[in-house]
Amino acid sequence: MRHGIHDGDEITGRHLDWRLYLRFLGLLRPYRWPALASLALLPLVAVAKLAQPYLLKIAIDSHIVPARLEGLAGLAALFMAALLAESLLQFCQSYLVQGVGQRVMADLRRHGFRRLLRLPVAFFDRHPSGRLVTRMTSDVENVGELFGSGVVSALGDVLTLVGIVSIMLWMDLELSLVAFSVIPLLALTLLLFRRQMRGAMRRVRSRLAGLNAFVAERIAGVDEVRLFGQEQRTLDEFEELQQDYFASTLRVVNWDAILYAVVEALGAVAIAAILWRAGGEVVAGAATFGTLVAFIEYVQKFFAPLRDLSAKYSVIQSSNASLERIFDLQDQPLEAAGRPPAGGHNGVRLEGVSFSYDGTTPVLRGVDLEIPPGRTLALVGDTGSGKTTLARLLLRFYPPDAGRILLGGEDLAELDPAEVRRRIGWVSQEPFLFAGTLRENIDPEGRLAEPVLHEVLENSGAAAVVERLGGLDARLAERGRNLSAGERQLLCLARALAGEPQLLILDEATSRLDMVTEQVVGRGLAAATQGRSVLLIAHRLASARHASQILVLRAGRVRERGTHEQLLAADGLYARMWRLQNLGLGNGAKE
Ligand SMILES: Nc1ncnc2c1ncn2[C@@H]1O[C@H](COP(=O)(O)OP(=O)(O)OP(=O)(O)O)[C@@H](O)[C@H]1O
Repeated sequence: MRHGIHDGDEITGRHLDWRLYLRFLGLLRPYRWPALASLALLPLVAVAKLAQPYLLKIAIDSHIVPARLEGLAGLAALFMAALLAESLLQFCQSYLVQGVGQRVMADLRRHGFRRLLRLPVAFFDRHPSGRLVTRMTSDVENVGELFGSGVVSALGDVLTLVGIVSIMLWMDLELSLVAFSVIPLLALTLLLFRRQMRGAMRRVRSRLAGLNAFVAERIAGVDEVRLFGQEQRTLDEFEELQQDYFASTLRVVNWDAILYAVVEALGAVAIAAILWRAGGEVVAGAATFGTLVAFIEYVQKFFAPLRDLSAKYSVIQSSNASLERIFDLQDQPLEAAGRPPAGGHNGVRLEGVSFSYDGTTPVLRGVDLEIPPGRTLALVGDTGSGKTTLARLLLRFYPPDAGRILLGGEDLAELDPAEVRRRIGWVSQEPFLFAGTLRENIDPEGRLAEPVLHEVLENSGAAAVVERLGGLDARLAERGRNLSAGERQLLCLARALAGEPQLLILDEATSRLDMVTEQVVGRGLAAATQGRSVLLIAHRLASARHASQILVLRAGRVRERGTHEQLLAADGLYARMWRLQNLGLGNGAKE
């Protein structure tokens, strides 16, 4: 079995945890009336079903055997009425129960998705998206089935079984004991089956989630898959996961088939025992012919729900695993809330901020910085030195382990994260756009008037892209795939400016643009960022040189700070980086 993102979602709860089902009952509360009505119909269905063999017995014993035909037509009509009533009641019962099941599913999806959107970003570092999609889709479906085809119909089956046993005992005690002599064997089979199914259903759920996670990841990176013969390796890995899933499903199917066959065989043994015993009694006059026929009917009706119970048991088992997963999602702590910011705008400050993703490896160490309104702070440093992490902390995606971040003079930790993000514009290293129109992407809340929107497009240099695509109502493909990386970057820049942020974070925001476009954007940005704090993360030092202050980060620590000129004069890390970058350009390091 592979490890990594495709594994590790096995939830090791108890087998059939009743607390889960009690919690599940809570989900039914809004639909208690149709749910109760469907339950109330169960005994009626059972009565209609169980009346039929008894009517048969009366017809045989009171009319057919003594050759008394009057009243037989009435009995036949009664038999038909019982049959029709069974079908009709069954229909109403299924209709109600499936309706409730579907509504519970819709609720679970709605709550699950709402929850997902409010979980801390760190949660998504640990949970691959494919697995989460499985929780939102097939796990939810399983739980919906739990009510629809699981618990309620299992209750109906139990009711039918109790009814059959009672009628048979009442009709003929001795014959009943003969028929039920197979019950110990049956109990043993069910016990064995239950044990084998333990874990098997859970494995199926987990393997499916792993498979989905793998497929989702490889589809997202399909271009990379095609490189260097990755297709074959991907197919091999897929095959391995698929085999695992296939094997675990097959095990469930096998045990289901075995149980079905054993229950059928035991049913046949019970009927044979009745024929042998009751046949003798009928000949000796101790039992009637009608009793024999009714018994055979009842025994058949007894074993059919038992067989079905096995299928329902699988549904219940499977939903147990799904319930664990869904409730696990619902129990995840939400992102810490906070109060709305007071609205002051005196820039951003970091005081002694340290952070680590895993609690052991420090990524930022005691970072202090300040970006007053109207100023640009450029953050430069090696790959992996913690620049993007610092931006993520500012966006309140993660809380710092030590130190404080102040936005407009207020501690970020105390502020409402949604409000904080509304005040920050962010253009990430990997520009991401949603499928939909350009307008929906740039101004999702539809707040901006058309002239303002056009000014934003001009300032961000995205106006030409929008025009070329056919205006703001042009549609983008998933993730904006129908655009170049630079075009995506320009649109993300426009989106960030459209939010009229206090703080603008540009993480390599112009790295994918050609020189001319970068210059146009630079001029536009200079106008658009007036009065705002700007954090500019840059690898190309040329784009950082005009910043009010430049910070050089190395291994999470601020190693140098100052203006371009000051840092060059200090002849330290920055000056070395500057010389290296300019060497290739041939314009010397003397600037
Ligand atoms: N979600 C994450 N979980 C765990 N570690 C992470 C995560 N994101 C980044 N890191 C680690 O944190 C360190 C800093 O990453 P960060 O993205 O902040 O670097 P960076 O300075 O922005 O690099 P680059 O110049 O390549 O963009 C890296 O060592 C990286 O491996």
